[in-house]
Amino acid sequence: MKSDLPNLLLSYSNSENPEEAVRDPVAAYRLLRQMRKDLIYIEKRIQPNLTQCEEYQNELDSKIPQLEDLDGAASGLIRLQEIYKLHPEDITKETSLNADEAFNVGLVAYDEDKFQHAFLWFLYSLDRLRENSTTTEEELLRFLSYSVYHFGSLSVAIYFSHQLLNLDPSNDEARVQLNRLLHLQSNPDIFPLNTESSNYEALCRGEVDERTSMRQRALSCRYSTGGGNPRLMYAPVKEEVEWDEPRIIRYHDIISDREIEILKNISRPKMSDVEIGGATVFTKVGVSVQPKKSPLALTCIAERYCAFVSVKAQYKKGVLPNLLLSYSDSKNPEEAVRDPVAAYRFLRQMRNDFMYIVKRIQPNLTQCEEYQNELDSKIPQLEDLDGAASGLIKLQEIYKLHPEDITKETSLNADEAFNVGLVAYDEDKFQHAFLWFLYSLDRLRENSTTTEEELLRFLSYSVYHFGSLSVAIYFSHQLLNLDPSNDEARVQLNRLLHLQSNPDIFPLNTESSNYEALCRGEVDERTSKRQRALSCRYSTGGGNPRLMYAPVKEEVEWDEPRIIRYHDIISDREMEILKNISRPQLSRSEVYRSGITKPLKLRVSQSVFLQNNPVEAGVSQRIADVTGLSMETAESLLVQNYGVGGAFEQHIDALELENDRIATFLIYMSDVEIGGATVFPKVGVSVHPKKGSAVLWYNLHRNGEVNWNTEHAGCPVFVGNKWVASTS
Ligand SMILES: O=C(O)CCC(=O)C(=O)O
Ligand SMILES: [Fe+2]
Repeated sequence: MKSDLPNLLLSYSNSENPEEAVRDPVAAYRLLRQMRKDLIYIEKRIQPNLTQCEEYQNELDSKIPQLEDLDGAASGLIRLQEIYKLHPEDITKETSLNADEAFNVGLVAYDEDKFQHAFLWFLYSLDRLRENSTTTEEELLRFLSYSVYHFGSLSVAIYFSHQLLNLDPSNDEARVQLNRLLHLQSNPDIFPLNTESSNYEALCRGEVDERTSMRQRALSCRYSTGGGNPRLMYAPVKEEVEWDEPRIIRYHDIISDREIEILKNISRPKMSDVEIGGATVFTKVGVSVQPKKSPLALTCIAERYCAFVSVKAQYKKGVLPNLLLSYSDSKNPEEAVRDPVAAYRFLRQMRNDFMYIVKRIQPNLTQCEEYQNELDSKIPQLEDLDGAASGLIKLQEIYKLHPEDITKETSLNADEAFNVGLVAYDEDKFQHAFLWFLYSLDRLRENSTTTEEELLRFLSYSVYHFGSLSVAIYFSHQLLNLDPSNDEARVQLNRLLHLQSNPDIFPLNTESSNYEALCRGEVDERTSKRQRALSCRYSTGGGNPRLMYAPVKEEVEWDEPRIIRYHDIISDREMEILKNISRPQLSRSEVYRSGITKPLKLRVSQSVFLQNNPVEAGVSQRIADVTGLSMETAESLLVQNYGVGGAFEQHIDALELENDRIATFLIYMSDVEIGGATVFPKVGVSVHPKKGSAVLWYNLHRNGEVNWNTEHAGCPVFVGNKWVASTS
């Protein structure tokens, strides 16, 4: 993520639920802002020549969230603050804003004559002013002075005017303003302060409620059968009188959770109503009924914002379907691509969206060429897509999964499945290819680009390759039935029929390595008998003073080679810091092979060597204390991240060089939902990641020879994300 288009990609996610993505109002605002910035960025980059690209630019323009949308979101924020009496600090608890964002919110409040709120946002912005802020201290001081003047605090306005003049004594406008304020001060003019708030707002805050205990007592609560309605006789409804005049009755549990979900799902695409704060308010009598479910369901934060949501709903149906919908405020790209199918779809979608934009705004290749090249370099490449498909297939092989199993969380459509099949076919994985083609056939729809002919052809080819001639013939027949004029199909069918009369047996590759079986959890030599001999104890590292008062829990995972697990060796905080430091520096991991290191297919992960970092130093010290090994010859800490499908195939850590890696200390910095075990195929042991724990083994025998039994592998991550830190 070092490119200069960092946020566009990061802010993408596969969230299908727009409500989730804009759950909190600050996040919604940020999201809009970010979206606008990103789209404008793209537009600027690819549209050099206005005359050439004008019509395309107009088209894109119509899709970029307008400034009004942004201001609408800001306005929604301010409205929430008013109603719920929130300071900027309160409302930004979940998502904080930077100085520029806060300044903009302040300006919107200022424009709406909400000077107290404007003032608070300007202050908030001032606190967050940084080197790289576009907002200047001068601007802020000026607006602070103006806004506080408007709500009548002259002395504070004078204070900020003074500050502004101190900052820039040559600022004539500031001088004039200061003199005006000083003049006003000597002629006391009282500005009314608008502190009253409506009954409606107070009710929303829950400040007033006329239901005194006395009156409440008169109200009743009972089980009702709807006056003997047979459908309610066996399931009476709990009925509560919330108010007597007008009569407001609350029915409890009137609708099941399942029904609620269904209704929401049906309604979501058609929603137009605004819901603020989620409370239904009866202003006249002074009663507020708080909904029992999600008292603060901030579905829409402003009418403008709601308008935007409905615009998004239109996009869903229309021209730019997924680009906007797939945006979300997810800060954690790992979360977004948790499951392998989602990861694949995500990449595919991203590519499609980009391609769409590129096609639409780049009419004249000669004019826009260089810009197009620039954009091209940012679009996920076909190789990336195929890589993701290849990862899917690898997972299927190792975990023995059918397409149906692997698409339980996220299903693929016919075209997507066909592409995965083609990748499998290219890799000579014909059984998997066959299964994907079948899956695709099942999902063929009117609007699929993949055709039934193509699928039948590939079904026949792939099944032929793994030796099932009769099935290949069956599909060839089908193809010919569909299109009797297809000569290629006729030739193929004849070839197959000929082969059938000369039985040729094709070997079926069904064997899998011990490594794969271990990853699946099929074998583990740790029988209960052998396990009993293994031990668990608290260790002080042989009397190390640093461990005397905080001994380490040590568990022997295997005896020969000795594999020891240490529990709670690193704190959550330390792990977070290590991950955060590493994240921006990660790059594709490499493998050492005869003198050089290079990226190889056998190791699919990202990593970085951390050095000269206080957390890393502390962790290294702890490793030394626990193992009793000197860290002087050790390598710096290698932080490694495996995404879905990421793995490290069998290898030994020893390099067979001088000063070889005596031991490996492997710290697990995450739990992995499914997959991701460290397995030792020679001895049949698998060790599961447990966040905060570490394992230690010796790569060398005492005599310095390599212990080949320490050969090990990191199994592919199936669901989740795996972080480890290791040192050898
Ligand atoms: O990730 C794992 O489980 C194993 C890592 C490993 O073998 C290594 O980094 O050398
Ligand atoms: Fe290793």
